[in-house]
Amino acid sequence: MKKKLVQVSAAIIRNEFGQIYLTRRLEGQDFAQSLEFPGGKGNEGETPEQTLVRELEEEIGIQVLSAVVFEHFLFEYPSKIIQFHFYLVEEWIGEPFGREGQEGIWLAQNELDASLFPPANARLIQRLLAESENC
Ligand SMILES: Nc1nc2c([nH]c(=O)n2[C@H]2C[C@H](O)[C@@H](COP(=O)(O)OP(=O)(O)OP(=O)(O)O)O2)c(=O)[nH]1
Ligand SMILES: [Mg+2]
Repeated sequence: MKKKLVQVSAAIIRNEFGQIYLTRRLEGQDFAQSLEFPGGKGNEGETPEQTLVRELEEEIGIQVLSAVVFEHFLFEYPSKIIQFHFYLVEEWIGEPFGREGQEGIWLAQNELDASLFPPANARLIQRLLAESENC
């Protein structure tokens, strides 16, 4: 059977101290307990950027003021293919918190650890680690 193609937008939310805001996926979700960049699936008719803005409001209660494309890529999971749209968000209104009861943490960019994230994130985290060495 042909795998479903799912659109997902997610954010690298970075503050002035070079820390990134991450959430922990909830029990009952796929990749439960993994860390993730906040975000989620697109709805019919949304652009990836509209999805990002909606998901960040729903999941962590912030209003995005600017989002810059960081990377788009496809990743194949056993049951689906995800088209990821990752954005760098450095301007927003509000203090992020897990609105759906999920844990939220600020982590220094150079302390990211790919083993704590779903497999799709590995290359992206490598890039963030490499770029943190230049800071
Ligand atoms: N948000 C997010 N999802 C990720 C990351 N890495 C990764 O493999 N994923 C996967 C997990 C899910 O299969 C999919 C994202 O869907 P989601 O569960 O966040 O979707 P959603 O917020 O719309 O939630 P739901 O309504 O389906 O419960 O992408 C990541 O860094 N952030
Ligand atoms: Mg989500």
